[in-house]
Amino acid sequence: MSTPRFDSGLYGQLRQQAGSAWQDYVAHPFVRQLGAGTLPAPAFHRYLTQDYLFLIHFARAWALLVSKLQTLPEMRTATAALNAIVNELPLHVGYCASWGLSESEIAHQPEAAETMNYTRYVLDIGHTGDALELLVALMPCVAGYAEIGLHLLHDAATVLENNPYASWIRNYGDRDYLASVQAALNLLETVGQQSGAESRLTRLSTIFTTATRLESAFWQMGLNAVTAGAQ
Ligand SMILES: Cc1ncc(CN)c(N)n1
Repeated sequence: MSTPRFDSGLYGQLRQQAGSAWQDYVAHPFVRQLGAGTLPAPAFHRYLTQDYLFLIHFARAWALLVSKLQTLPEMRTATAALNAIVNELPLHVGYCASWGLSESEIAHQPEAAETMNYTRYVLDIGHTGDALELLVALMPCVAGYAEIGLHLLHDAATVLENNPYASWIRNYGDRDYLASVQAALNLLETVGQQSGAESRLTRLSTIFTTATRLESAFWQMGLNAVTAGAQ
């Protein structure tokens, strides 16, 4: 499988229009410290436990998208993306088990404002908008992590040996994950053409950039746990 292209088509346009918000997300200090293996453990802990809750809401959002699509091939692709989200969860459960946290404990933790803000924003777009708007709101999550995973895997500054976050990095640069991202990018092109994306770029760009900013806030939530713990 070839590596997904992040700079072409409708996705490439939205990514470019996100401007500095995109770089703030994919090159966030949390990401750089993760790659170097220097991220403080409480930051990763906070991020990963909240991400478990995040993924459950995002699986719901993909399910909502399935209900809005027109054709069986499109529904199959969105169902595969939903499954890819659910298949991320064992990574989280495995890390949490190594910290002595059970799945039930992470499932019942209070939800952070950053988790609520992001997931409910996307679900709200899904309930008020059409399939294209919802898919655009979902794309920074899906494709952004592939871009981050690939970058970390090939960046000279990344340390994989003895890096406690190596399995996280490998997970998002993995072939299966990248194949599901390519399928989601193709779905965006198809739905975009069907739904007149070119004449709706201003609104679509606002949605994409808002979701991108909410991604950055999610990383920042992890880093904030370190300063909160130090007080
Ligand atoms: C916050 C967030 N964004 C994206 C992903 C990758 N699906 C994730 N696990 N968490």
